[in-house]
Amino acid sequence: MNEFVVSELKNSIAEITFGTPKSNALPGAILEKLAQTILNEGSKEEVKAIVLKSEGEKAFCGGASFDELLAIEELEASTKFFGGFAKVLNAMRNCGKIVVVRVQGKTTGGGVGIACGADYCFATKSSALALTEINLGIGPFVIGPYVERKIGKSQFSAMAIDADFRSADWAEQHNIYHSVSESIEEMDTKLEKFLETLASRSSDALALIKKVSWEGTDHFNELMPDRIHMSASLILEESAKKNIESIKERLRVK
Ligand SMILES: CC(C)(COP(=O)([O-])OP(=O)(O)OC[C@H]1O[C@@H](n2cnc3c(N)ncnc32)[C@H](O)[C@@H]1OP(=O)(O)O)[C@@H](O)C(=O)NCCC(=O)NCCSC(=O)/C=C/C[N+](C)(C)C
Repeated sequence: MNEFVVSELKNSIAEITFGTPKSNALPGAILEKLAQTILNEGSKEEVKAIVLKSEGEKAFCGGASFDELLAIEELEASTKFFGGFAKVLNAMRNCGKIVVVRVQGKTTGGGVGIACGADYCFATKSSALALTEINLGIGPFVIGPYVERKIGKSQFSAMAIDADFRSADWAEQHNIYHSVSESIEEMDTKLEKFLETLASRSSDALALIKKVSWEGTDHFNELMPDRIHMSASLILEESAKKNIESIKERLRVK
């Protein structure tokens, strides 16, 4: 599978799908394209809502691409890369349309950020999630405000410190997921019905719901440069590269 972002308009809903061969982990080019596609679709009058999904039946998103992180050698490149996550979340927040996220499997790091950037999130029972950044020697700084908005500061810091997986049921109890299904088929049936209803709603009412839901988040813009710098500088440490190589090896032999 090549890396891709595609979008398709179905019954007034823009369906955006991204995919990469390694657990839908995200390289910089895909982050840029994803952010731009969300903004483009959000600006179209005929689009009532956006549904964001990833390819395949396994992981929803493995977060930042290890290969891209390993290739980064200087601050300018790492700042651009981590800034890509900020752009995607910012696009979800500011695109003017309700963003529904479909999580079919495990999600980590930046992928948790995408689930938390949703206005409404569908998931399956197998969609456990973890903030694994500390395993690499970085932290969930850029996605932090979005995760905190859903689960609160205490749960956010616990997830960031222990890097352990939480279950889909836990994520539902903590306001990240709004619907958890036993299987992908069941989730898709529920999602289809939900989108059909959404498409029949007033565009003006949906736009206002979006607006009030994100009230009080304007300061995220001011937080981002510092947050991006935290990860961007930590990833340049030699220990971060060693950590990534050992995680890759652990995943290869598991
Ligand atoms: C839970 C994961 C993602 C998926 O588990 P699985 O059981 O479905 O698949 P498996 O572990 O067998 O992995 C399949 C292959 O995918 C490769 N992989 C996984 N994640 C990545 C990645 N991030 N980059 C590149 N490749 C990845 C894995 O090595 C396997 O390849 P091979 O078949 O061995 O060749 C599970 O894979 C997992 O836990 N992965 C680690 C996830 C992780 O730690 N991600 C980085 C988080 S840091 C981050 O996202 C930072 C974001 C920046 N910011 C904070 C600014 C948002």
